[in-house]
Amino acid sequence: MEAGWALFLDLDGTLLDIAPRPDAVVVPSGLPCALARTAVRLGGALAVVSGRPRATVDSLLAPLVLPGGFGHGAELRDALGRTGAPGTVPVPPQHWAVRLAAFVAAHPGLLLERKPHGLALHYRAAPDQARAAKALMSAFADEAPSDFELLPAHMAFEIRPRAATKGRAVAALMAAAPFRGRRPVFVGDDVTDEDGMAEARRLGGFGLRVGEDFTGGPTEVRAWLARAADRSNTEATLDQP
Ligand SMILES: O=P(O)(O)OC[C@H]1O[C@H](O[C@H]2O[C@H](CO)[C@@H](O)[C@H](O)[C@H]2O)[C@H](O)[C@@H](O)[C@@H]1O
Repeated sequence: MEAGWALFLDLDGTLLDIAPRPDAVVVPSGLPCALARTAVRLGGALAVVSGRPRATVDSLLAPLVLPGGFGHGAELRDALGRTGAPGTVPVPPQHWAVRLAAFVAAHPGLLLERKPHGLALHYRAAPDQARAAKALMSAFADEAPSDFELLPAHMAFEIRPRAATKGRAVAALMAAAPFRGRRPVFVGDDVTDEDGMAEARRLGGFGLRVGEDFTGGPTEVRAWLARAADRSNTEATLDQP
């Protein structure tokens, strides 16, 4: 990691190990501190870019409050703590959540996650329901194809506003200090992270993939961050992953 980088970090599957349920993730005790110290090394140019809502990310990383893109980029927060959105971001119709709640009630093991701008239907505990879950979620997305799209995720299907992508979050953050002028590096593991990596490349940076560049998974990403955090601020460069 070089001192002139701007670092964009995915959360689930990158900083955090995958857990059986969204509310069962474990945040290692040293992680917020390592993120904070690395952010200082990078002059504040470190952001979290997650599919999770902003409030959930803040609660997981407390007391740390980082700039970032949340809800796959539907919610933004800059380095001054100002929150906003990438233009007008639609909210899923209420009747989708009602019908999904009924579907989940009838199919034990499925889990519905409601977010400010999206819905996630998790089938990790009921993998035999994957096909039915996909059919229902894609039917909803097809009701409003110009506003929403279906997103395959880790043992889940999500409905995401088309206006929200991790690439747009990277672009918005890179337009202002302390990110502007730096080389963006996006670290992620999932299909949604590809937008963020593509934008990083477009802006002269690159992407790093968990599973390829970090074969040891989130444990290796955290170790890499911890090494970055521990380096003296006078050192010009840090380890490559
Ligand atoms: O963009 P990310 O930070 O990687 O978030 C992607 C989604 O992560 C969460 O779901 C995934 O992680 C859960 C906890 O490990 C796991 O139980 C689930 O099966 C995964 O799909 C989160 O719940 C979603 O809202 C995020 O969009």
